[in-house]
Amino acid sequence: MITFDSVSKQYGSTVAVRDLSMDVAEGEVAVLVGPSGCGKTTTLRLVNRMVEPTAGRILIDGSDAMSQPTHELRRGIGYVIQQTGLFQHRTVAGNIATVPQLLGWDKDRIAARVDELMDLVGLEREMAQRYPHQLSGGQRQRVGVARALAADPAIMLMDEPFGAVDPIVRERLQDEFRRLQAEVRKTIVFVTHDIDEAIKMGDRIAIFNVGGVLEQYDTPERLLAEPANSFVADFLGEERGLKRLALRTVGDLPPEPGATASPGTGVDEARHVAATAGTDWVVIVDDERPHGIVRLSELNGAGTLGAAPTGRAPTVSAADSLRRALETIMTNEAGLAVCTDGDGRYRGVLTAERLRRELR
Ligand SMILES: Nc1ncnc2c1ncn2[C@@H]1O[C@H](COP(=O)(O)OP(=O)(O)OP(=O)(O)O)[C@@H](O)[C@H]1O
Repeated sequence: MITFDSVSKQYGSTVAVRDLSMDVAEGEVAVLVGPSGCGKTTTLRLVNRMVEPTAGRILIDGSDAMSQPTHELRRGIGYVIQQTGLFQHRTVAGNIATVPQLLGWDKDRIAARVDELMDLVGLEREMAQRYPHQLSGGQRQRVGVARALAADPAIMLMDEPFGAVDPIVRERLQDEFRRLQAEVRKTIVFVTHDIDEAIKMGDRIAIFNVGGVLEQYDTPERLLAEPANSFVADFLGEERGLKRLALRTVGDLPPEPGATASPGTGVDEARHVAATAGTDWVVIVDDERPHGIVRLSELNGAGTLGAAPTGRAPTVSAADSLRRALETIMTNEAGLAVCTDGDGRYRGVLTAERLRRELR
């Protein structure tokens, strides 16, 4: 969809982008990340020709961006910057309607589109007549995204779009953006200097170094598993293993069967089941759902499991991250996480050893 073909940009003796070749696939989010001055914003602006290359070509859907008139090119490209980008003298509705008005849409079509977009980005309709200064930082950011989406461009360029809001609002906007992107599937180039944001938002991440050098362009999973060099490894920061676990869900990993028994099972029989599975812990499963967990060596005498004092099963469900599973494993006595599917049915157990094998 977007191809950088040996692109360089020089300002006098400063090389902002150095011989860059990379592809951004249709419907994917490519995040550009790296230290200050490494050429992220310049790279982004090369796409809509706010900056023109010194050498090389940028192809959009196979055709050279330089061969199109800029106004035509930009019609197909939404652009979102930090909240300062809104027109202060225009209402929320007016801001969102900017591009449709330029394109000469009729009033009804514009009004319908504004309503649709406000719903899409999670803005109350009653905010339509407010001005930017009457909104919170997070709300302003949503208006910026809605404005960029207004004419349904195939490409979105986002330059630190969540940079100016506090960490809690930022996290919410990131979550909303992911939900939105799953729906609209735009081809997005996204600039940030925050590696955690990059890992969370990107289908692919381009890590740049000063001097406009692209060090590695890969999926978050592969970057974390196989950083190309020490610069990339340092930039990814501590706890690469934990970050990898955060990217994957419990549902991605087939659990081990674990030792299970029903509440009516006798303690002796449960001991046998546990011994066969090489554990001292049995998950009590009733009607396919985990009801508790019990340590057999602590049970005196016979009887059934249903009559024994049991603890709550340390459960994680399919949508939880593997990092959450690890947290669960590390903070309960049994040293395991009981996995359920989306409907709460028992699927098996995960252990620290299983996660360790997975990371290797
Ligand atoms: N218009 C310009 N004229 C001269 N030099 C420029 C211009 N724009 C950018 N540069 C230089 O090009 C380099 C890359 O700048 P760019 O803004 O792309 O970096 P960045 O990675 O986005 O930085 P930051 O994270 O600080 O925003 C920097 O050294 C910058 O000073």
